[in-house]
Amino acid sequence: MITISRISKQFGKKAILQDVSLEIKKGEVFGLLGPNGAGKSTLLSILATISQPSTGSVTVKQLDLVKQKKQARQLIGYVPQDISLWEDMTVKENLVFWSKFTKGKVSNKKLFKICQTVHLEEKWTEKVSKLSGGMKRKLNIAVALIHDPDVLLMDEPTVGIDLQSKLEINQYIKKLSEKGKTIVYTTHDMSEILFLCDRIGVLKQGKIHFIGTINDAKDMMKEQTPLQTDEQVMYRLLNE
Ligand SMILES: Nc1ncnc2c1ncn2[C@@H]1O[C@H](COP(=O)(O)OP(=O)(O)OP(=O)(O)O)[C@@H](O)[C@H]1O
Repeated sequence: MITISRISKQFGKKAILQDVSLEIKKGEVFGLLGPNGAGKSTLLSILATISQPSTGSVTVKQLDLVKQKKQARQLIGYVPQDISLWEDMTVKENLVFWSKFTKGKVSNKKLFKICQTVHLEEKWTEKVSKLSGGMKRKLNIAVALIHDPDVLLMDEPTVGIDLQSKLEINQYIKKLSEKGKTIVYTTHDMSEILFLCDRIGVLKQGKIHFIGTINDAKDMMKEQTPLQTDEQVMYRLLNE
């Protein structure tokens, strides 16, 4: 579904991503992990066509994200790390506003349905400024779903929200992947990684250090330390 081929990204003289290659399959939740500043958001912004790689290429369903950006954008939904909503507008007005950027008209009925999927229907006519942090996060996700994208890029979508909202969002993301959506997810939350991710990629200083399942990582480490918990394996992957 997503093929990242030997991309690098420079900001001035600084190399942020170096020779990153990755295949992400249809319907999987792929966890993009790594310490602060590793380059996760930079990679997601390239996948979201907001920024371009300095070298290398990325395709989504064989569409090149630079040369066929317009078509590719129809396939991609992006949940940015920072909430991008209009505080003075209601939930409905925000959804209507963002729906104007999609191809074709989206009916209010469909927008209300999207609102229901993230359990915000009771807030339909409420101003965003009156919503809690978790509700804003949910609406941020709903905006990315308006055009029913095949690929969902989520940059720490549950950061700073209460446990119940986090669990709800996690369950919802699982459902989306079961329906065949491909999800690239960044988080620093261990429980989310273990619950959600089919495979993970660990980025460190712009380079890929590991790609695989937790069990792959366990197998890799078992010579040195057998019988490790998933948490111990994750800890070692991220810290060594
Ligand atoms: N527009 C920019 N100009 C210059 N440097 C940038 C720019 N955007 C990001 N960087 C740098 O790129 C590096 C990677 O940043 P990025 O936000 O991709 O990391 P991250 O892995 O998402 O971190 P976090 O976990 O903190 O969100 C950082 O050193 C950051 O300062």
